[in-house]
Amino acid sequence: MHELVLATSNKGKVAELEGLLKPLGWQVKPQSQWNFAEAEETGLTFVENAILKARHAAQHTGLPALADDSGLAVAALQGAPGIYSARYAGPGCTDQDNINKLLSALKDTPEAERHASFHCVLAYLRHASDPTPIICHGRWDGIIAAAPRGEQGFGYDPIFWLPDRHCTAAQLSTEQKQQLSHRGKALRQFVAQLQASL
Ligand SMILES: O=c1nc[nH]c2c1ncn2[C@H]1C[C@H](O)[C@@H](COP(=O)(O)OP(=O)(O)OP(=O)(O)O)O1
Ligand SMILES: [Mg+2]
Repeated sequence: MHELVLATSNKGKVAELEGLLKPLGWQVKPQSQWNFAEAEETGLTFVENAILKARHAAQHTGLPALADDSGLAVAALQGAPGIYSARYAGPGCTDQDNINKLLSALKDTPEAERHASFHCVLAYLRHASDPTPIICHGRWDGIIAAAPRGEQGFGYDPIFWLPDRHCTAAQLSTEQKQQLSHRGKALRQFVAQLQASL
């Protein structure tokens, strides 16, 4: 059976990552079970930050580690907030603060120019000095809504409008989001690659 640490402090991510990995019989442990400080996200790409977070957790736990660095790229803002999505509204900000800041940045942007994409990069290190990590990238396209809708999910989900579903990501069930999302796509690639490498 695989044992791994989920190198994230985000409860929404933990729920989504566990939802796919636990049914495979894998023993997944959130890093909150240990008492170490979060990794500093000093990279300039999702890939770099995902590796930094996974390496940090592998160092502190001695276990294989899976990290997720993710965010929202808004075309009208030249890809912002991107890797800065979690800290968009400043240090210690909430999801609601980030949503408010993004909606005000786009207040004069018409619907036709509100395209955005979620990105999720997963990095898996078998140990802290693993020279060949597994890296997977999933993408999900949508539109930034004019106002929040829905209660499910986390982060920017209430303003991520899915034109072909006529709802936001926060109005999807957990299973529907897993099927469509950047994280679901990256996770399915990861499971396939890890199983192929065993
Ligand atoms: O499915 C998603 N639905 C809505 N929002 C999302 C999603 N996926 C990422 N996001 C947003 C949340 C956060 O603003 C940023 C991730 O930032 P990111 O640094 O990777 O995660 P984090 O700081 O929350 O936890 P941690 O670094 O411990 O994994 O993108
Ligand atoms: Mg973070």
